[in-house]
Amino acid sequence: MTPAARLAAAASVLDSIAQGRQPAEAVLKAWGQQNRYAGSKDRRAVADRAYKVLRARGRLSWAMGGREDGRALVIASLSLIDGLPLEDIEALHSGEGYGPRPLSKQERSRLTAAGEGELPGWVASGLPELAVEDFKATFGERWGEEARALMAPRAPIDLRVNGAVAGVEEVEAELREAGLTPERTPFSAFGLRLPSEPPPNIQALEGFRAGCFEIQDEGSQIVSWLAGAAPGLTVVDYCAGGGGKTLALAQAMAGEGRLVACDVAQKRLDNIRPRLARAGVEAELRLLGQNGGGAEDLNGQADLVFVDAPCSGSGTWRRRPEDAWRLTPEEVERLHALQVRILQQAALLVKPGGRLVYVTCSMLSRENEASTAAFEAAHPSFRPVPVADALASPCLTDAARERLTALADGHRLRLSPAAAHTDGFFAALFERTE
Ligand SMILES: C[S@@+](CC[C@H](N)C(=O)[O-])C[C@H]1O[C@@H](n2cnc3c(N)ncnc32)[C@H](O)[C@@H]1O
Repeated sequence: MTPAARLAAAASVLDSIAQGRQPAEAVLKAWGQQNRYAGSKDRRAVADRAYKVLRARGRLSWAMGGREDGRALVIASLSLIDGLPLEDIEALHSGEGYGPRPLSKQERSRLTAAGEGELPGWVASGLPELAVEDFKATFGERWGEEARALMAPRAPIDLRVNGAVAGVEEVEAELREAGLTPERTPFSAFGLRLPSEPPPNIQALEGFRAGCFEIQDEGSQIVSWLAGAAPGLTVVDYCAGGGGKTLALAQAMAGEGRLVACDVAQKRLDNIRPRLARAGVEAELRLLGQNGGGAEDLNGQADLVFVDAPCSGSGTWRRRPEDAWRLTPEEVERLHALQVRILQQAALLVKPGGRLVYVTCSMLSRENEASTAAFEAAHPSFRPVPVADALASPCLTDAARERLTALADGHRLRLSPAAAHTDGFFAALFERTE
């Protein structure tokens, strides 16, 4: 493909991403399958362009007078990100072959004006507008730094070593043998970090197939370790989803105790089964109704109920920047109401003296502090547990104990790319007193 044809392809992929709900990665994969003439370098170039645009979408759209179509965004990216002069952009838009049609007069004048004048703060931050006030209120002067780190490219790939099957050193050696360059994560004692470039083919490694490790962001590992799962306890993973945290909770329990993984989606529960088998751990799988039905026999029984609530996923925008542009204020409100309802249902399962842990991978206060505050106001029998009192897990490093104490706000903890080099996570800890 010519460089121009790659640009036209990227524009059309961006339109497909904007029109659907599928992850950008899936749209790009489907594009590659439907366009067999595209070689690996072409696919790479199209993907690079699409991600470049998605990470800077607000700024690019702003420069093009609010246009959001793939063509306009790609044109703006050539100027504002690649720094190409107008003549070069015109040359790439000759309309010949499979390249994009020539620039219109309006597009030309937009490009000439692009980069002039001061950008509004939200545009410069890279965040979608709906998140900006929230970030300012949460992070104060640091909001811009938090925003840029959240939208920055090349998030590393973290692995959690399954201590029941392999040692961290052993996995580290296997990865090195495969030509990869793992580093220890600072806070999770079982974490290894790989650079995202070149993309490592983790699933092809023998150690992955043998259940020695899983892909799991260090932030996700930290909130799992913080929850306090331990051998012999009854632990309920109330929103188990794909089971990423179920497996970490199982690891903390070291095969002793009762672990129940619940979800309202049977398909998701089905996906957990092979992961449990690979990791060599057991858990009961429970399908719940939307109103919490199906777990009545567990009422007042659990030492720990872990609620990894459905959320906007805004803490993972550095990995899935397309999600940032799909979120609406209405969706955030819907999620907030759902989170409060789920917390209320899950709380019924906690036994007196047991713990309730609320987690999201969201950066938005409406899904974090506001959801837990609503729960707290209605449940005086749940006492907030300071994060500093919950750091004893042997799966956390001493560096974690120090850093998490500093980052905690009483019983609440926020992790973020800027503050902890993890995806964005929120956790709040409670203990049932009566
Ligand atoms: C953030 S995801 C969980 C991710 C998972 N814990 C992991 O680490 O891979 C939230 C999950 O909550 C589930 N869910 C949605 N509504 C629910 C409800 N009312 N009760 C329990 N789970 C619910 C969703 O099906 C989804 O799988």
